[in-house]
Amino acid sequence: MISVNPSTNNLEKLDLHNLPAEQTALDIKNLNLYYGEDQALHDISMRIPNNRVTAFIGPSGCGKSTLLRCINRMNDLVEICRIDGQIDMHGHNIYDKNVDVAALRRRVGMVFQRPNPFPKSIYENVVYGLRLQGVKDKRVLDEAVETSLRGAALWDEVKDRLNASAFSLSGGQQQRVVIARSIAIEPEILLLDEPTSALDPISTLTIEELITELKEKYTVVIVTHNMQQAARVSDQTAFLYMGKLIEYADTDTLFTTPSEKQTEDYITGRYG
Ligand SMILES: Nc1ncnc2c1ncn2[C@@H]1O[C@H](COP(=O)(O)OP(=O)(O)OP(=O)(O)O)[C@@H](O)[C@H]1O
Repeated sequence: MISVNPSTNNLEKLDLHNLPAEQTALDIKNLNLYYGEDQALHDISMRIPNNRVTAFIGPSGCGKSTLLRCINRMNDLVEICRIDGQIDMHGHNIYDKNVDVAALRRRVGMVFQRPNPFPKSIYENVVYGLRLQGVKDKRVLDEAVETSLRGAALWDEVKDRLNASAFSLSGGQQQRVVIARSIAIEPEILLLDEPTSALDPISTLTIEELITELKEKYTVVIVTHNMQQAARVSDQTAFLYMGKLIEYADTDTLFTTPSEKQTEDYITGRYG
């Protein structure tokens, strides 16, 4: 039996299929994606609410990471990738020709499976994006370091060694440095692609608690192959299978009374 995140029980249940515009962070409309001749996503439509955690689950190769990478246009970097359909972020299609992709990626931060701090100090990792934006004022940078490290639940562990290399930290701490680096530039959306799969159980728990806190300020979308994790951290869950969105519901409903047979088979371990 999968137990569901108790923090979601206090949240108002949303009607995901009729989510009003003011509660919608992302409106994915009839999205199809092809890698060369192979279609990896089929006609995906869903609305992702503001300030909640949305999980994408499904068996390996079902398209979870591909869908996540559409949200900050990371798939633009894949030459053979072609997309039709659209994703509206607060009413504007991120695939419009005139969208500044670098600006989009500042609004949509991403954290990957393996912690990838830069070979720099903890401090310099966190201020990296701000320095790129031209921020030089030491007071502003110092403040951003403290706020971001606090936001990533790491401040108390590293405040006395901000000049140490980020590589001197444990894997779980490195992942939180990466999260601090992402939130330092104040994105609206955070994409997490299996953020704990390279971590030990204690670090995983710390990151999971952090994810629950992050939604107060950010819209969080997480890919996980771990159903228990989706149940623990997310407010709504999308189940994908072979590139199709099979079911999208609040996490409680999806894991206790799924409406699709394929979802039920997956969550009861019959395949995947
Ligand atoms: N860069 C790429 N070029 C070609 N095909 C790709 C590329 N990335 C993914 N694919 C294909 O797209 C499909 C979906 O892959 P994706 O990585 O999105 O799945 P996933 O559900 O995230 O899998 P996993 O849980 O194993 O990470 C797979 O068939 C995969 O082989």
